Amino acid sequence: MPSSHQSQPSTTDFSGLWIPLVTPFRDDAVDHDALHALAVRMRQAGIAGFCACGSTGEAAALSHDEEDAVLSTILDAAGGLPVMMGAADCHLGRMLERVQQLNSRALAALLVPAPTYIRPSQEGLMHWFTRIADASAHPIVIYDIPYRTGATLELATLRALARHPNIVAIKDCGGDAAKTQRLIDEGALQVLAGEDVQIFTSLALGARGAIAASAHAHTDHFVALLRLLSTGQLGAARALWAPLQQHIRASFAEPNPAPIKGWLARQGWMTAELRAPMTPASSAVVDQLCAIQLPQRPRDAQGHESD
Ligand SMILES: O=C(O)C1=N[C@H](C(=O)O)C[C@H](O)C1
Repeated sequence: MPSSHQSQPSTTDFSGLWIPLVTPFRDDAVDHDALHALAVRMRQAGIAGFCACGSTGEAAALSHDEEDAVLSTILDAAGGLPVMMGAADCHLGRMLERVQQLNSRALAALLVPAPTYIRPSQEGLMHWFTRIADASAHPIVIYDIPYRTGATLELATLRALARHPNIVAIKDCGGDAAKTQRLIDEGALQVLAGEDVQIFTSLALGARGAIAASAHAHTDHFVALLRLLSTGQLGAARALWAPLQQHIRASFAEPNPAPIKGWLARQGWMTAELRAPMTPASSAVVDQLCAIQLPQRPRDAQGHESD
């Protein structure tokens, strides 16, 4: 592995905006040039870090060899920013093998969902995440996304998992506002908003950051929004949030990441290709995304603006 891959900071602070990078394709192969250029562009917008091979990265449609190559490209382009890596399976033995393979990579964390389809008990979920956290050289961010996995992590289970020294954060797509609030208040896990529409409320409640697919577009606005919210500048944050909400709604009007890939393609940064069974977004939705006007640039992207 090139030595540049070893220079990733080991961070346990997941504050700020993380981009779950799309995986660009050209003629059904990963387009590494487009991926590299995209990551550099995102980095320059002031994001906190990258997530490789998440749902938005179409990891379910990649082989492990392709995932490893995608990760290498992102690490090369990251310029020292932290990178977390998605790792998912529904077979514990295979999952532990994958964790072992990833132990030698320079990662900030592994992003790990519950096993899909199986719908285990809370005890089964405890076992799943504990075995993975025991085996991982990297901190674990729990990817709580019941509408994709079919498994709901209850608050008591998350509290118990948070006692594991290697389980440090949660990407919260749980859709349960009371659970989100309790997790933030209790502070045992760093909470990252994982649903783009919930960024404002989660951050205003005290979440540390967000992993947001729609932030491939208007990235500097999202960065500014998070800074304003984390410094309590609610008035200025509201003004930024209004147009971003329209953008978020359009980004998820059809299955993610098709609309955002359509937007990226219209910028000339990649093709809009997805791997089956995903299909390209309709031109109506991409037109809608492209038509959304945001102010030129946040007046103070550092979030120093006052209410
Ligand atoms: O890949 C991700 O990480 C994200 N996935 C969500 C999804 O399941 O579609 C959306 C979120 O913006 C980030």
